[in-house]
Amino acid sequence: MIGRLVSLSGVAKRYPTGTLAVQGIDLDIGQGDFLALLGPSGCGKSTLLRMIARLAAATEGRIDWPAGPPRPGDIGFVFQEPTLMPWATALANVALPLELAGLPRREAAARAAEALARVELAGFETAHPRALSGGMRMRVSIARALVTRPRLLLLDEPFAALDEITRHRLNNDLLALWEAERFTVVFVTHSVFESVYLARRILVMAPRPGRVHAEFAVEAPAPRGEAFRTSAGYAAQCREVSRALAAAMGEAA
Ligand SMILES: Nc1ncnc2c1ncn2[C@@H]1O[C@H](COP(=O)(O)OP(=O)(O)OP(=O)(O)O)[C@@H](O)[C@H]1O
Repeated sequence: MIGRLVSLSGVAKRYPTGTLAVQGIDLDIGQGDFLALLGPSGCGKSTLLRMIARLAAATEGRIDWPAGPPRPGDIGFVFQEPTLMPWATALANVALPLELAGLPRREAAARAAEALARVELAGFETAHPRALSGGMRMRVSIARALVTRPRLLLLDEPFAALDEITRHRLNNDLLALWEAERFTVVFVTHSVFESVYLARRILVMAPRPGRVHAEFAVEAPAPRGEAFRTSAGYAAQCREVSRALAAAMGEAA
């Protein structure tokens, strides 16, 4: 592995309700890695992501940043809902993290316009969220997460609510961005197909308490595209990961 960006050791999270959401998580996330967290509902994927994002604290264990602690703007987060301000333009939505960080308005606007261009939304700067499709709103949300040039991009089932064609398109665009810029990605999904298509590493999680059940490396030539999605190798890796997921859920494979 290249240098480690984030390192988790013995991480557990128990909520005040008594629920043990995850337990015994040991995980090194390499710089420039693309990691998928795959698992059934309730296995602690979001909890783990929120702890990595420092939005929630672990109740046991440690989460370290061996290459240096995150600075403001070093962690980008994309939620399942785009969570945009409905009254503000696409540009203003994307500029918000920079303005909150104290950047002058004009510079924030210029960098927001550049971020919108990176997600293929040049020309939509003055559009309001209601005038955009679901896929475009998600692109705005990704631009907002990337505008601070984070070292780590965390995505929590970002495309689950989108139709399949839009989802495939956004998968390809995310891969192209990652291949060009090599930030580190942790991507939460329920979809075996999506995890194998996108990730270099897949962690299959099991529930009650949430834990890592199996890990896979996905070997595929870059750049990935439709040829990979329709290849025998892709189908074989999906089958293998599906079996592990079924086992993690306590079902016969
Ligand atoms: N704020 C909270 N307070 C109490 N329990 C919680 C809280 N958030 C999550 N949990 C519980 O912790 C466990 C793990 O939840 P989490 O949302 O991390 O799982 P998940 O794998 O992301 O699920 P999903 O795929 O449905 O989003 C579940 O049993 C859930 O009910």
